[in-house]
Amino acid sequence: MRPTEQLKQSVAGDWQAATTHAFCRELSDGTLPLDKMRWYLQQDYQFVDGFVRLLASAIAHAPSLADSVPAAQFLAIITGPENTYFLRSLDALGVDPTDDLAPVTHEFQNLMAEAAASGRYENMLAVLIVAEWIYLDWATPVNPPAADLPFWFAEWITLHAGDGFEAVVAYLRDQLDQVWPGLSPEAQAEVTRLFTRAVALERAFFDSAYAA
Ligand SMILES: Cc1ncc(CN)c(N)n1
Repeated sequence: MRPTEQLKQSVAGDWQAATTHAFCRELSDGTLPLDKMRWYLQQDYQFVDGFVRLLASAIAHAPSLADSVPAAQFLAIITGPENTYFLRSLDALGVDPTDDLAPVTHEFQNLMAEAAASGRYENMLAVLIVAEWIYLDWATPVNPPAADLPFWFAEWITLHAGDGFEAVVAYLRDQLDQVWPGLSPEAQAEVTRLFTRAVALERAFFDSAYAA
């Protein structure tokens, strides 16, 4: 079995809870209360700050230019269309930008910073894979979104589903699957710890948004 599949199966409970979360279900059917979406966007835009730094670190640590190109192209999507999505959604929903981090956002920022500061490519990949694969898993069954969904719901789905995004997740998984056999047992344990923690935080992030 692929190492990344094994990692996913080792956290099946949290994975299932995150990808079938009421937050995601209500977002896709258009019934999610807007205050929950406002909380989510406000906090997630700050998550994206740490995510961009982590992705840039992974680009810097990729073993070759060829290994880095898909990540660099994905970085352009995050800082381009996804950033614009946030700015338009925050504006349309009347959300004030803030520096206030909810506890779960703070914990996620710390995890991403820890993975980046480790200087270890596999640790960076572990957190990046979780962040994108969980979103691919929840968004794919609800893509394409209903035609009458407001853009702040519909585009959050289309940004995380479809051929291009599937290729991003496949690439990230391939990168980790390739380096995994060459890792020491200690390094594999560290990847597993970061992967496990990231999945728990993805679940907690949806829990916090839904509780808002
Ligand atoms: C918390 C979280 N995790 C993942 C993603 C996927 N881009 C996100 N926007 N926010």
